Amino acid sequence: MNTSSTPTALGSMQLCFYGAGSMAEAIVRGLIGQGLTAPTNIGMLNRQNAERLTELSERYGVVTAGTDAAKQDMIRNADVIFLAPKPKDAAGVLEQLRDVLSPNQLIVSVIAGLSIRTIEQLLGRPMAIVRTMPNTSSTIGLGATGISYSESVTAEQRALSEAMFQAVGLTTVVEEPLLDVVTGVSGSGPAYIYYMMESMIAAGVKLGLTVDAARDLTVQTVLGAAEMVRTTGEQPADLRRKVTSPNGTTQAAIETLDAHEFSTGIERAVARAAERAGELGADIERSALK
Ligand SMILES: NC(=O)C1=CN([C@@H]2O[C@H](COP(=O)(O)OP(=O)(O)OC[C@H]3O[C@@H](n4cnc5c(N)ncnc54)[C@H](O)[C@@H]3O)[C@@H](O)[C@H]2O)C=CC1
Ligand SMILES: O=C(O)[C@@H]1CCC=N1
Repeated sequence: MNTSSTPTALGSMQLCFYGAGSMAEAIVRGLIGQGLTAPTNIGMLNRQNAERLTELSERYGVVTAGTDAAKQDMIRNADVIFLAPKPKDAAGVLEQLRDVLSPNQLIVSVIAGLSIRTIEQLLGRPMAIVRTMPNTSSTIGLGATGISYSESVTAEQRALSEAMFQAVGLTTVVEEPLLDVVTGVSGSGPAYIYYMMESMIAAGVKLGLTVDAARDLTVQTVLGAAEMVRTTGEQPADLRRKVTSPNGTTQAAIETLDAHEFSTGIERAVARAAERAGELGADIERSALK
């Protein structure tokens, strides 16, 4: 299959989201919004939150499964199963799936830290597994997703997976151990930017701006800065220098950030998130070996 035929192939497939939280919703909203598949091809299930499933069904027109029998049918009939529970629930979910899955189904995991090897251990056999690390910006088609494959994923399944995640943003295929680094940079990354925005808005308000003005100016500044890096192709450091007049306001601000070890803080945050992904994976692996 070539990439151009993939959306058509996807359009005839049944997708099942096992776990119906923020990340599952972000991907579903992106897939439907980008017209990659019809809502009726998408099934979603969770552990027990019927209200959440009703909300998703009303909002997107997706099919939901509440009873155990309906869940089993949805899983059995799916061509692609997205694993989207929290890491702490992953071992239980995979144990439930172990006797329900068939060899021709494609598994797509978004679970932080969970390795392909551990998924196969918990399922009791090798399968076609796509391990990914997306982010919530997939909701608006601006996601950034790292992807790795188990050995048995075919070229056709790779093209399909990449088309799904490209529909909701950009993708990069990496060696599996690097997915933890992707988690530190772009999986958790939106939260760092939101955190910075929270502080910029709060500071603006503290110094006299209205909340609306502080918010609008901050949002446009972040948007403009990201777009400048993307469209000019210039390095962030060069663009930063162009804002920073000698002895001016920006220099004073950057010196203040340096005094608070801004770069070190960000570097350590990314490294710690990557390390935490490894810890989450090791916890699940321990459950697998029990
Ligand atoms: N939120 C984010 O920005 C990102 C999250 N991820 C990964 O996505 C996964 C989900 O994260 P969120 O959507 O944020 O979590 P969430 O808590 O919003 O959603 C988890 C979902 O899994 C369901 N679930 C848990 N145990 C279950 C079971 N036994 N059977 C059926 N459903 C079950 C819950 O009911 C809930 O719908 C995590 O593994 C996380 O590492 C990956 C990239 C980004
Ligand atoms: O915080 C977490 O563990 C998940 C994985 C990446 C973003 N959110």
